[in-house]
Amino acid sequence: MMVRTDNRAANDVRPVKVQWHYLTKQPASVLWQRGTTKVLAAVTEQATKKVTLIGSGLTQVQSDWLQQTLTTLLAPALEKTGLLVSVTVLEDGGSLLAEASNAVFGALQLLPEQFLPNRAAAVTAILTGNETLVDASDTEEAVADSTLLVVTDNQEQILAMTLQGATAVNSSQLNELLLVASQGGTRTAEQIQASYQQAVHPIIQKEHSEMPTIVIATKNPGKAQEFHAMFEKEGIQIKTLLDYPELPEINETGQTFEENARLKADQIAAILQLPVLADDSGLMVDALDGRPGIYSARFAGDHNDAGNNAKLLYELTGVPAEKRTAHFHTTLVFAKPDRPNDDLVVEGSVNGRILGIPRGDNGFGYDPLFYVPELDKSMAELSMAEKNAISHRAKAIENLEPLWRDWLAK
Ligand SMILES: O=c1[nH]c(=O)c2ncn([C@@H]3O[C@H](COP(=O)(O)OP(=O)(O)OP(=O)(O)O)[C@@H](O)[C@H]3O)c2[nH]1
Ligand SMILES: [Mg+2]
Repeated sequence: MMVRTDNRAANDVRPVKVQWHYLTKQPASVLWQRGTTKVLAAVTEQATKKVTLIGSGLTQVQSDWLQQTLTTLLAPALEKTGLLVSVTVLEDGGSLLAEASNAVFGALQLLPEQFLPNRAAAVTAILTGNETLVDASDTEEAVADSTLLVVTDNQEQILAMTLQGATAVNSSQLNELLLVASQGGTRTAEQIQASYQQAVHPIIQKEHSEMPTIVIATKNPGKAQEFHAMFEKEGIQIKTLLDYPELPEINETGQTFEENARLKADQIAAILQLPVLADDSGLMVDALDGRPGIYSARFAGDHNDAGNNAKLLYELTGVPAEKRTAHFHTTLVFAKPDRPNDDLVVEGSVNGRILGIPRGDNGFGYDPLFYVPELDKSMAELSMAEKNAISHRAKAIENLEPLWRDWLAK
């Protein structure tokens, strides 16, 4: 039995590496790598109702077959619009046509419309001597008697194929090639989906705990605890910046809650390449014309809760109870790395009054001074569950709840 160049079993495919949205200014692009074959594919929609394939790079992809396959596979979608597909071969390490096809399928998956009817994936199987090997490397390809290229879906159904070679193939050899290739194609489709979910839609990725995960761009442990409690009852696990200590500080240079929340969400989403939710919040006191507002965290000193509370009390000296009205505000911004101009923004607020002396030990920030008339308690006298039922953050999450799943799936 022939030893494969990388010691794989005859029916093993090599891992793939996909860099989704590799080009920043193209709507859909991937850098696809399997073995040493590297192909860059970019796809855009065009007005004419056909597929136009532009090949370039070190080795030209023999593109007639691919052109025809794409046109057939995409026929229903092409009723609406055409596609301009550019394929650049950066390095040919074997199975070039299969990998060029995979690069294109990957890029198509990034377009908002569902162009591909099935989860298409391409793979080669070669016949060499009396052996059938899937996903041939260039050295294996060089000794192939026949090469079968198939495009399958994730159900091992064959969507397209082409057979090439100098030697005749009998029907049992062809069956063997088809079987091995269709299994390899399905495996490749799974590899593509795994990479896609991890990189593009990690929120639906199941972690070890089997729970979907959301990253919240906050370093505030008080907020982090509240988000944990509120999302965990929905079966969603929370990570915060406290889980990523290596990330840079994001400067809150915005003039509004929304601007600051966008800064946090967009920048962290771009770095982590994950969907990220950010919270920018603060206390707005009517007698102080809405101050401290966006400066709540740095009213007296940066994140000095005791100092901030002391300054608040000082500034409200002599202001009678009925004029000490205030509200907490939260703006939440949800950002996706692949759609930087499509942030989801929601808000929430809760009304109250600033007390003359602090009450309670729970919560954080200004909670001991924020009196909630309906409950006749300060925020810091509420349990976490009670605060999470009425707070500005809870209201904002309530407003987010009916929107985010559809937005994320877009
Ligand atoms: O008593 C409070 N109960 C709350 O429920 C609450 N929510 C916000 N605040 C205040 O407003 C600042 C936010 O500023 P902020 O949105 O920039 O957050 P932050 O800097 O603390 O963390 P981060 O999320 O930016 O990492 C916080 O520090 C607090 O002073 C609260 N005070
Ligand atoms: Mg902050």
